[in-house]
Amino acid sequence: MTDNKNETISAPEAVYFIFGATGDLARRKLFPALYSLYREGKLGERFAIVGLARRPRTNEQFRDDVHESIREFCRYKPGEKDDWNGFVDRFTYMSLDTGNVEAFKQLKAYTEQLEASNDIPGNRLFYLALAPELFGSVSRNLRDGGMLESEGWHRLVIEKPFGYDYPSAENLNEEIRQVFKENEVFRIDHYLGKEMVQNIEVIRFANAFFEPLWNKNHIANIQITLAETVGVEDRGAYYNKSGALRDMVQNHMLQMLTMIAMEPPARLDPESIRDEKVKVIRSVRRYMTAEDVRTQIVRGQYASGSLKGKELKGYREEDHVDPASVTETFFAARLFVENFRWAGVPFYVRTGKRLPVKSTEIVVEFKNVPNHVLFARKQELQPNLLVIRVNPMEGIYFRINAKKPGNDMKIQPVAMEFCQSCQVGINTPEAYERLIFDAARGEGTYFTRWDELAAAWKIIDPIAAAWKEHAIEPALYPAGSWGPEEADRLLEEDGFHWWPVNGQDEDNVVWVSNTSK
Ligand SMILES: NC(=O)C1=CN([C@@H]2O[C@H](COP(=O)(O)OP(=O)(O)OC[C@H]3O[C@@H](n4cnc5c(N)ncnc54)[C@H](OP(=O)(O)O)[C@@H]3O)[C@@H](O)[C@H]2O)C=CC1
Ligand SMILES: O=C1O[C@H](COP(=O)(O)O)[C@@H](O)[C@H](O)[C@H]1O
Repeated sequence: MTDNKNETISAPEAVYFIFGATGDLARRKLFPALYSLYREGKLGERFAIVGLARRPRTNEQFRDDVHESIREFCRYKPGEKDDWNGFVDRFTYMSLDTGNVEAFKQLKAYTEQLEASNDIPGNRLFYLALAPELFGSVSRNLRDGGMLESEGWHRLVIEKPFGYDYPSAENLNEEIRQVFKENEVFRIDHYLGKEMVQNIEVIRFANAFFEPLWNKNHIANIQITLAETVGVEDRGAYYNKSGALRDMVQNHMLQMLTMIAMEPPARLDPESIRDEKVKVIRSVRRYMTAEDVRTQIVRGQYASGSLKGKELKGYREEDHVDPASVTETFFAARLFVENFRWAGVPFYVRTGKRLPVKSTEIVVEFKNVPNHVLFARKQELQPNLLVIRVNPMEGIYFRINAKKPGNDMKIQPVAMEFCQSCQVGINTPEAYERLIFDAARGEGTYFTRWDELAAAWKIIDPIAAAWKEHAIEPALYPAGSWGPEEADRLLEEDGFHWWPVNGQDEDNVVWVSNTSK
């Protein structure tokens, strides 16, 4: 690793252990991320990757799987440069059942040999792409099998979901913490690895014209939309237990909210940033009564419908889903961050599957100029907006009011855009690349600390309990629509509306962009 400005910073020499190496996450995200890091020189000269799962695989078969995954899902393609073998030869596979401590002892012997022959100094990163029920036993067996006895660091990267509710998350955390220290645990929320989510700090704290306005005096409301066109695909069995509340709100939505709402940290180090984030999550108003949950939250589930001319089934007809399921595939809420900065400012959040577009956007709607005294009699003024486009298009735009050229004092909204995707390509680099690289460097800023997670569950649990106890069932919405009408009413009650996402407002706005539109 070097921090010389002109050279690529690479991760320290290490062995990466991918538990769940035959699974979907490894195939779609982890192998491609490792290859991109390799292509950019970020894995350094000396590293090895060990794939682990129960099913038998030879090294050759495993390398073929890795090749296939990278060919299909990676932004770099194998063979574009003559470095493929230099990468794939680092991969080996060992069949291992996570419940079998003897297998971990064999893994230890194998690892020591691997480290000696590759001159790797005992740094070990364990990535658990496994069902969460296995996290505790893997941690114990890593310790009991001697895998933590090497010189060098040991880091555990774990996937979501981290628990099903606060008590189960706490149990899981206890199990892990019997083996690993908090600063050795890297809990993934892949939204924190997204370029534009990380950019929120810069937009907020490096711009003189936002910092003074970023509060209740100038901001009317904030809207966070995470819309997906996909349904539950082949994940019905998992999703039916989880629903949008646990799958998306407990983690990605609340994490984006904290990045928008947090106070400036004293320093840009992981603990200072996460200290500020946890204060925000603890300040989010908790909805404890059925009345609160009915009036502030919308629960929806997609029924059959159509999108771009394609007929789509309803959620209850999907594979592995109970035909009488009341699991929500859509969630919208009016949230409040109860502190001095944000008192009274609604944060509207919505997420759903089978919505009309794939788009994650954060809209900051500013308060209007006083009473529109100069212009209001003649025409309606539109509020100023700052829009942060997170996914799949990345960028920022402002909507401001400007004079329409001509003799009349006509006003038109103008969108001034920085389209990052247009410059560097869509979603580049992938969230998993950043996160694996950060974990390997021991950089924990964009991972969730236990106290953040605990506080998030304390927001989620009362909502789930109220739904269950008071039989609050999801409102059905046609697949391909924007969710139940109640989600629009949440904003209308306050005199607002959802701003169109994904550039769907283009016809009403004059665009000034860094690309030709
Ligand atoms: N897929 C995705 O896009 C996302 C996944 N996640 C999370 O990542 C984790 C993995 O998900 P995903 O890859 O989809 O799951 P899969 O079911 O596709 O893969 C599970 C993996 O675990 C292995 N495995 C299961 N039991 C054992 C065991 N006892 N010992 C050793 N290996 C075992 C399986 O291999 P084998 O059967 O050969 O043992 C397989 O490689 C989950 O926590 C999930 O919630 C999070 C976000 C997105
Ligand atoms: O964690 C998850 O995220 C994806 C959406 O992620 P994105 O980066 O494609 O926006 C979601 O589809 C999935 O249900 C959830 O588990």
